[in-house]
Amino acid sequence: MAKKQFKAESKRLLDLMINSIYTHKEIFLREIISNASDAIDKLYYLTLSENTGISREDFYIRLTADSEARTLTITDNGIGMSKEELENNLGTIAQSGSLQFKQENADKMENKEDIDIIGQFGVGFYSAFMVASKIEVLSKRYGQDQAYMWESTGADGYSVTECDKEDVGTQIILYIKEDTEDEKYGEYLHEHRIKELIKKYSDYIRYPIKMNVEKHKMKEATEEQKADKDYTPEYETYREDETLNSMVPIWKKSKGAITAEEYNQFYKEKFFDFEDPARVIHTNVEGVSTYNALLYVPARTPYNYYTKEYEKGLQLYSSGVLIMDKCADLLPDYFSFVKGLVDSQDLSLNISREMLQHDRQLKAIAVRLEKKIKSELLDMLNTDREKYEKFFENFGMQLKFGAYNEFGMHKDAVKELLMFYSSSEKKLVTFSEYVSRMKEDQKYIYYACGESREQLDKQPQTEMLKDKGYEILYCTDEIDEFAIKIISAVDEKQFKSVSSDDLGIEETAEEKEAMEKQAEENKDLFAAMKEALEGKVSEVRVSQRLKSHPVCLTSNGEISIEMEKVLNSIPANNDKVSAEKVLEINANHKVFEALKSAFENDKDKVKEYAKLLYNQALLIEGMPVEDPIEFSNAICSLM
Ligand SMILES: Nc1ncnc2c1ncn2[C@@H]1O[C@H](COP(=O)(O)OP(=O)(O)OP(=O)(O)O)[C@@H](O)[C@H]1O
Repeated sequence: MAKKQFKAESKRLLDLMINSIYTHKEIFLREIISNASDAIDKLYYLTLSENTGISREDFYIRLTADSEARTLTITDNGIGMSKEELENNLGTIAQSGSLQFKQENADKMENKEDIDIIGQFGVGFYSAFMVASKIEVLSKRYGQDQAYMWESTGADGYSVTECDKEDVGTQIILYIKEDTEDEKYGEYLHEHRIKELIKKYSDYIRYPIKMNVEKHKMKEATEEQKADKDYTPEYETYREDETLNSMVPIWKKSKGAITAEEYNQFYKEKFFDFEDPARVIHTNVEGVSTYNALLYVPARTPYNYYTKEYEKGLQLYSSGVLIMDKCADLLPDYFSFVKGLVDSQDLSLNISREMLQHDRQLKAIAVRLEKKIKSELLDMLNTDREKYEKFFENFGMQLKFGAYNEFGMHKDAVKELLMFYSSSEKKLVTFSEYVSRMKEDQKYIYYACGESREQLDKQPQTEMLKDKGYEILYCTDEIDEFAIKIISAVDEKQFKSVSSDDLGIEETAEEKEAMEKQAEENKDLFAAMKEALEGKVSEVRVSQRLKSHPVCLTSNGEISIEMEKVLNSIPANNDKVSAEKVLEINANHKVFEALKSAFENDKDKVKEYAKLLYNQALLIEGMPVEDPIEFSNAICSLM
């Protein structure tokens, strides 16, 4: 059976092409400029093999806006189009002369770094109909004498006629649509808007994009005016050619050819920071996925960093043309502070160039970038401690959230990067540093949670551990304990809160016996105290961890006192949680003697003492006492 070809309703198709593919009308300029760059690349390619008498410096793209005639003209001195090419390329939807060129010359174009053909789908040109009611394309093909004009108002079709054009190349005249209520098409005739679009999308097109723009300068003063002290300088307007694009993508240069100053300058201009970055990461990767990436770690926290407004992501370029301004998929959340860009020719763009077709390549790039960022941060940690600590002050919280989020899925990726303040070193330390210093008999990595380092320094629960020479990590951010709990162990050493029931301290047989004896002897006293506290604590017991302080609160079970504070402070959380609190008494303290004698002589006193001690312990924990008036009266009556 003979196969039949699909037919296409070309008018409908063109309409779809123009009105359904793109989300932003402004990209039409990116498409027309990219075509001009491709056309120049093609002629440049020819000059490499035959003597055309043209050198690379001769090439340019020129923009001219005429507000009165409402035309925007884009001229290039590239290869141009013959009559047949105008018909084939601009008369056939999805016919890409550029793709064909690339395929035909694929072998010879390898290693030609200064040629980078952008077009591939054969549709970009028609995007100009989003903003133009009529388009004229005047073109003279290199090596031909006759020029032709292609003309169309869109869906109605097109015509190709002979025309006069002196120079080789193409001139595209867009007749910009009249403004409507919703769309101010006239903006595409304004110099500043055109400049903005070139900077945004086409800044790295490697040929100059020129425009004759209006400028102002101070008029030179006459001798007479100079002598006049009331003279105010006058300004005059003049016009001058300006190259609107930067042309050279700094990230495509070899690393050795870029100075630190250039890297920093680029960062500040591109990512609107006034401080130099803390770290520059420039990487050119070839292989399964080929890409260049230029990444920066800011030296300070952006003002909106820890808010919902902050948007993570890297700029994504394909052949130097901007595809996405903030590609979020390129960065994991815990590295969301990284700014920068990725440029790759290997991306499968979708037809609008606003998105990617497959995220497989993107994922592969993201995985490699993550590894790279981590190794650079570790390098900073190992070679420039001071800088790393500053970095950690800025973004450490994000890394800690990274360890905790998604049920700890990424904890292994970030745990080496985390730092906590150490009770003994009096500075930020890493987990591995802690582990390397652990005492021989030390079972756990100890941590203490509280409001501030100063408060934790004095925390009663830490006394015994410090006495034994154990180091304690201070957790002062709300996220800290959650992150530590989810990491659970480092080098097989588990974490232990200084307030948890079993501290894992080896006791001698005598110590053990003495503790058990005391517990047994004072069983009734503790039961009476527990009763007096009416369910506020699950247990009253002799403390193993106190030395000079009379009491402290600790907890049994998964929820610590610090976690109770954090969870209950979340505004939307209606299910209040409660830690299983334990009141610990220092059996070697005078207060304990007082308790014992009260228990023998005056049972009501025990009730009062129990409440007093419980409230004291609450205050030490940084928690409010439940009834401040009762508490203060109790102290007064005691005095
Ligand atoms: N300024 C120009 N000079 C020479 N040829 C051009 C010019 N503009 C367009 N063309 C030709 O017209 C073809 C179609 O252009 P169009 O922008 O529709 O698609 P493309 O650039 O090939 O692909 P894409 O849709 O990916 O941009 C191009 O491939 C090229 O051959």
